[in-house]
Amino acid sequence: MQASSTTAAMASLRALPLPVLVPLVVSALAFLVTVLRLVLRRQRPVYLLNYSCHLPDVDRQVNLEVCEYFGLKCRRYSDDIADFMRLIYSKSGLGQETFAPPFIFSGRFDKTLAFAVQEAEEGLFAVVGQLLAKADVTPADISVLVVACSMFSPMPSLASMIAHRFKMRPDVKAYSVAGMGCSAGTVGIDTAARSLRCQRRPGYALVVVTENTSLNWYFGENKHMLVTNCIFRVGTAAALVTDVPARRADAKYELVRTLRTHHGADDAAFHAATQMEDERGNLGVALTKDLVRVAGAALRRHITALGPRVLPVAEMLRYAWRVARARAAGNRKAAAAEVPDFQRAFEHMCIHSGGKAVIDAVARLMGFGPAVVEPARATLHRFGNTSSSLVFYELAYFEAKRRVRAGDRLWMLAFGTGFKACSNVWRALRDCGPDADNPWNGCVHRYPMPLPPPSKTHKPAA
Ligand SMILES: CC(C)(COP(=O)(O)OP(=O)(O)OC[C@H]1O[C@@H](n2cnc3c(N)ncnc32)[C@H](O)[C@@H]1OP(=O)(O)O)[C@@H](O)C(=O)NCCC(=O)NCCSC(=O)CC(=O)O
Repeated sequence: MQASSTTAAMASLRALPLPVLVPLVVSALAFLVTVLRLVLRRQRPVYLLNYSCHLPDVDRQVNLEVCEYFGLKCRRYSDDIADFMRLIYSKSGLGQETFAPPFIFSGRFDKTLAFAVQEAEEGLFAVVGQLLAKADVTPADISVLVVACSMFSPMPSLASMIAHRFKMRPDVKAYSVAGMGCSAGTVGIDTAARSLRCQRRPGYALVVVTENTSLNWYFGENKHMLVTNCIFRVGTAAALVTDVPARRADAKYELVRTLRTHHGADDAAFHAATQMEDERGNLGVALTKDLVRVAGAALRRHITALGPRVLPVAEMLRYAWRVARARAAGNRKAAAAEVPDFQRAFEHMCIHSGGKAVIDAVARLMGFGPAVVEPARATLHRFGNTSSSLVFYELAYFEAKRRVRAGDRLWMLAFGTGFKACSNVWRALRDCGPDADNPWNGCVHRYPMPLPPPSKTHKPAA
């Protein structure tokens, strides 16, 4: 019966005139090839199984008094310089409970490799141990290891230190990334997801991000380099991402997309934050006053690429209408200043909290109110600028406040020296409250804090 109907169909096809038959067959083949390509190209979803943030011991806490004591005892700073650092500290938006590296408390006032290694080991080993235990993953499960630290790149690498400590398997693909600045956490997630997708079998990738200020602690008089001493603090985070389909049920978030934009072709962007020696040979990291403007320009170009991929069509249309209206009124400046409302794309935003003026600039440019930047300000206050791990401390803030609901969309946005902007977009797979190791446990009730006064140095453009 079936054979006869197939024969009949073939016969009626053959009966078709050639000008009809050829396009029909070509269209059918094209359709089949397209479907096949889509099926073959379909990427396995990547999940954030879980993550941990380091909470150093309370004896590593630093407040203005500890800073003043250190500054006095080390006898390397003049009174004027001490006053400048006091001023920056008071305006920075940092609280009195951030964490400093071990050498600050050693009484030796020398930055040595041994102290830098101690600082790295304390953070890295603590978070990786915590995370593996709570995610029920063994070191033998991990096929990709990405470790990022901007200012410290020892040999053997930080990735090797982790592989050695946790006895990782010999075929683990390990990457140690340095010099990438504060965007290395979001870059690390992007790298891990791409590496997993290149593997034939689903697996686990461990991303560990930290900063290490020990060897870059600055003992000179260059103000740009002194600002770094005042705002950078100790912090480390580890995240487990996986494309194992069976772990979807345990995972907290699904990675929806990543986007990286590099603005290093521009001179000002490239020089905005640099590791350097001053004229007396003192090593440190200089943060120019231009950095905040550079971050704003980078953000504008970044969201131009991100917007069409994440915003609902209605918001894109509303944005196009506002721009067209401003242009029609002859107001090109207003048209250029228009930005789509990203609150229509995301329920939660982990915005890079690299400094009070950086948060202010992002809020201004994006039209975000105090509630949107509250987690960024709280993270800066409680932990300081911990560099690449900041966005995970912010994620932990949302969970500590029990704000994450299944289906919520979350945006991690980070800037990094170079100059780069990087986004990770996540979707919550379940309601997420605080884990037992959430770094905000015990202090989250004190936030949000009253708003700090706006920056005078970085005034909004007239
Ligand atoms: C430093 C601040 C806390 C200061 O606060 P305010 O701006 O409110 O204070 P203010 O305007 O009164 O300025 C106080 C004094 O500091 C000076 N001042 C401000 N910024 C300076 C800088 N970058 N270098 C040298 N001096 C600076 C001002 O001239 C002024 O000095 P005087 O009184 O003598 O005129 C803020 O400007 C800020 O958050 N800046 C951004 C910090 C930053 O660059 N973060 C990104 C880190 S890098 C990063 O996150 C990415 C990465 O690493 O990859």
